[in-house]
Amino acid sequence: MGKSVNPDLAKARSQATFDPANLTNYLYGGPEKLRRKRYLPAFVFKELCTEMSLTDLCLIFLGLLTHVSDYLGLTLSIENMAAKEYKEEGFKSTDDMSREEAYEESMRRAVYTNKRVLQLNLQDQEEQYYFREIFVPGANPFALHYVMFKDAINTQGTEDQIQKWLPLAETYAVTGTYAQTELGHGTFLRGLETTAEYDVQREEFILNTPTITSSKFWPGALGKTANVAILNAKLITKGRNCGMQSFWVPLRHLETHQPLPGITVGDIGPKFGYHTSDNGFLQLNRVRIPRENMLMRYSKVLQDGTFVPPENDRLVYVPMTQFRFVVIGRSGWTLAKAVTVATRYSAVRRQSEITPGGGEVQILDFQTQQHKLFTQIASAYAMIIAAKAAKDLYDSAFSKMEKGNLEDLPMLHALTSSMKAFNTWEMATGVEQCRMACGGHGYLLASGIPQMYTDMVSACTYEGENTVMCLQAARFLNKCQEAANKGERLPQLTRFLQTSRLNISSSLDQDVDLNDIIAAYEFRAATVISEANARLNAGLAMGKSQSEAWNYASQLLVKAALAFSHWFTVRALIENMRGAGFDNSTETLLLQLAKLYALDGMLRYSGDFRKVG
Ligand SMILES: CC/C=C\C/C=C\C/C=C\C/C=C\C/C=C\CCCC(=O)SCCNC(=O)CCNC(=O)[C@H](O)C(C)(C)COP(=O)(O)OP(=O)(O)OC[C@H]1O[C@@H](n2cnc3c(N)ncnc32)[C@H](O)[C@@H]1OP(=O)(O)O
Ligand SMILES: Cc1cc2nc3c(=O)[nH]c(=O)nc-3n(C[C@H](O)[C@H](O)[C@H](O)COP(=O)(O)OP(=O)(O)OC[C@H]3O[C@@H](n4cnc5c(N)ncnc54)[C@H](O)[C@@H]3O)c2cc1C
Repeated sequence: MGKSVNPDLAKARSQATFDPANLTNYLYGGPEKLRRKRYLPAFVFKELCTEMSLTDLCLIFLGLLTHVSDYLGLTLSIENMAAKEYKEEGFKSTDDMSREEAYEESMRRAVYTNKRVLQLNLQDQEEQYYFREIFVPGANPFALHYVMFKDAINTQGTEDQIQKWLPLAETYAVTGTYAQTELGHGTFLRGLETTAEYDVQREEFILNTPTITSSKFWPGALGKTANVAILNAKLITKGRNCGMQSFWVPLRHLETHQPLPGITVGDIGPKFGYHTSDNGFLQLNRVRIPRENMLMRYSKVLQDGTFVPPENDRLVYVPMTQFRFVVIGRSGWTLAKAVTVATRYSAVRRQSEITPGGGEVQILDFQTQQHKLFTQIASAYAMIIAAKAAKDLYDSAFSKMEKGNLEDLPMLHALTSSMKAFNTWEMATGVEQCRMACGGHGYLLASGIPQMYTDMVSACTYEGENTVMCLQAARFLNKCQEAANKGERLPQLTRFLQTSRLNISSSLDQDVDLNDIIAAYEFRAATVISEANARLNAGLAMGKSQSEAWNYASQLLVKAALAFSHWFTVRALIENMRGAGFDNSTETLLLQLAKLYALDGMLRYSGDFRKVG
């Protein structure tokens, strides 16, 4: 292969004041996890690339070991290599394909990786993700199967149901989706119209989409791929509406893949991105399923039709919370990829002169280009590290929930809702900035950045539209503010509402103190949350109802949720960089990156920070 590294790139790398391996190990969870992450693609490409020489493979392996930042670039070149040598018809870029062809190519690759994951017995979720991501870089037709379909079985199913259904999912005996959203409702779940009426004579549920607006609309894999759905519908038993429940609903014949009786399914058509995901529609015309097909971990329907409610009716929402957490983590990595491509490009692209007659410079030498990219490098690190910090809270809340202790559920819902909105909005803005930083070549699909944007920006909408998610978090924050106003004890995560003071010691002519940065973000969040609460109370004082006052204050409530997430991110970044045990040169650099991230945020939200002094 003998791929020589561009001299400008080599020069830029040689100027590093730290050893990238330290960072790479930290980001991927240590040397062993990193080794595994790098080994998997190289292993499979060797297998795929019939004529790739052992030397080529070693170079790939060494290349992967040298620079994680180069990882993506090398991967793309490996994929091209695999494209040439791929055993069957060969990898083809989907950029020039029709939507149908692109779906089929992605499906071919996804089926290949599904088989290999089973044959290699890859149990680790992260390793499975790495493996798939290389071969199906865009939207994977099995995405819902891998994540929400299996998560819903695991979190909403009884032990018996898990024993029965999960092996079918793990071995791809069935291919699933998560069908909740309808043509008429995506956000307002209490407005869902699909019904599941219990027939006590036959101990069956009759599923029905009675109106056009009740048609399930958007679920991934519904268009062609899935033959089973975890479907959310309004349970009606003994004439009573018992709210949204989840059901295992066969959609297509397991042999012929034809829709089953009473089922009408199809693809919803072209989208802004996610072209290789077959988002679809589903209509149910009085389709019968056995009583045992209702996921009954938390709520039940007895044989005589008696509804046994869950201890907490929000538990049915858990699969969404789980996937929001996945989105929080993936947002940082998506931005990391885009800024890796843009930074490497900026090292090799020479354009214009800084000194007249001095010759064209690497565009990375322009201060404006550095500002565009370094702030996004900092943002990617911040989001990845904040997601790691949120995981500790997430894991402890879930382990308590599994023992029946739901006290942390409101905090978890607020954290995952606000961070999902904050991270995906920051990711969307950042990826677009990276694209534009590459000039015309950033607008080429071959750069990889446009698809990252058009695919991933959908994360601002799915799994809870971002504004709605901020308002959900604001419910929790406002309750905490009301408790703080009464001097009551607050959850650990929001105690700063009672303690935050602005006693900044830094002066403008000295290097800013990191503790002051955390204090400034904490005080800004406390101030914005308090202002939102005051606006809500002002609305009530004007005689508005609670819901009207909520709407009246909603713009500030959204800001409160974002300020809270920004504080959580800055605090996590600084505290984890200080405590990660890096050598001095790496820690110095990372703390510089943390300051850049925090100070750039203060400039972008300077109104908030100036207002709080
Ligand atoms: C950047 C890229 C990232 C990721 C992709 C890359 C890699 C991942 C790999 C593969 C996957 C890839 C692709 C998959 C693609 C797409 C999948 C998308 C799937 C979906 O979109 S599924 C459908 C999602 N839909 C929603 O999220 C609906 C949002 N709406 C709601 O949740 C609710 O309607 C509501 C919360 C907005 C309103 O609820 P409500 O009507 O009951 O009313 P209230 O607001 O009064 O709430 C009542 C009460 O309940 C509490 N509550 C609400 N939700 C929860 C929850 N989830 N957990 C806990 N508690 C909850 C709420 O706080 C209220 O309580 P309170 O005490 O009164 O405040
Ligand atoms: C790529 C993609 C994949 C998807 N995959 C799936 C899937 O696999 N399964 C599935 O079930 N669904 C899926 N969805 C659907 C997705 O979950 C919904 O689109 C999402 O929940 C938003 O709901 P909506 O589309 O009805 O938007 P709406 O809620 O109608 O939003 C429209 C506007 O109304 C505003 N709004 C709505 N409610 C409020 C409120 N209470 N307060 C203030 N403003 C409000 C929103 O902020 C937004 O600006 C997918 C969507 C996309 C784009």
